[in-house]
Amino acid sequence: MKVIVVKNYEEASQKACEIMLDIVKSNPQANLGLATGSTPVRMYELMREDHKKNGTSYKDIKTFNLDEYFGLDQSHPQSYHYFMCHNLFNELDINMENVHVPKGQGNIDEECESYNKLLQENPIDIQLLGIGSNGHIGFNEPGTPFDSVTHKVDLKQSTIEDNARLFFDGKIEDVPTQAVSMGIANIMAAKKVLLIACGEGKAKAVYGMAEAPKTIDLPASALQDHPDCILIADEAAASLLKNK
Ligand SMILES: N[C@@H]1[C@@H](O)[C@H](O)[C@@H](COP(=O)(O)O)O[C@@H]1O
Repeated sequence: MKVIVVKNYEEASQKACEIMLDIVKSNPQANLGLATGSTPVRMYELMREDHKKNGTSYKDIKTFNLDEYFGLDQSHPQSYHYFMCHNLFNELDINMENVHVPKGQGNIDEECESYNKLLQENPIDIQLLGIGSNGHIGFNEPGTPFDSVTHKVDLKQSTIEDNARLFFDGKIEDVPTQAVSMGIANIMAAKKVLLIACGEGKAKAVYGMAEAPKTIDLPASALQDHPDCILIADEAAASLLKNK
């Protein structure tokens, strides 16, 4: 795992944006694995600014999101589909037919199966990740087997609380208790993985991911076995690391 420690959120977002743009420019037909949460918001803004200023094109890019809340329609303002349109897609020249976010409604078993098939047919060139304070990636909570593929998830109370604080206007009762998520094996299959972690709330998870023994109790530690994984952490998130 390559660890890049930067000063703050802004620097982390700029570095991550650089890496994403390198992929998009070197392969205009790249498959991007994308993430939600508060962490990538500034990086997405920088990608939108670059598109506007420099015309970097996404017309042949395909995107595959990690996860979606179960029970929210795509048009719900807290759905991850809505988040992606609002934070990125609406201002790019991307073809919306090339945009894939798992569906959180309908027959979930069928949806999981077809999403796995889609991922098999479209190998991901770079998978962007944030990290939960409990070490989750996507919505793969502690205890998720490393060989898991797209599946339905029961969210941990701590994840519901984290997401209520940042989204859903603080209303914990509005946060869905289940989600659909790519599995850890799907994430590990990406050619390159880029994880951004910022803030002291992530320091324990970052230490567990990068330096503690690998365990399913800290899902991101699976990435220790990935051949091309980059961790960008700000000083606060990297504060417990021994090897910086
Ligand atoms: N499913 C998402 C994850 O993909 C994200 O990485 C995590 C951290 O979110 P944040 O970046 O807001 O700390 O939150 C959610 O649980």
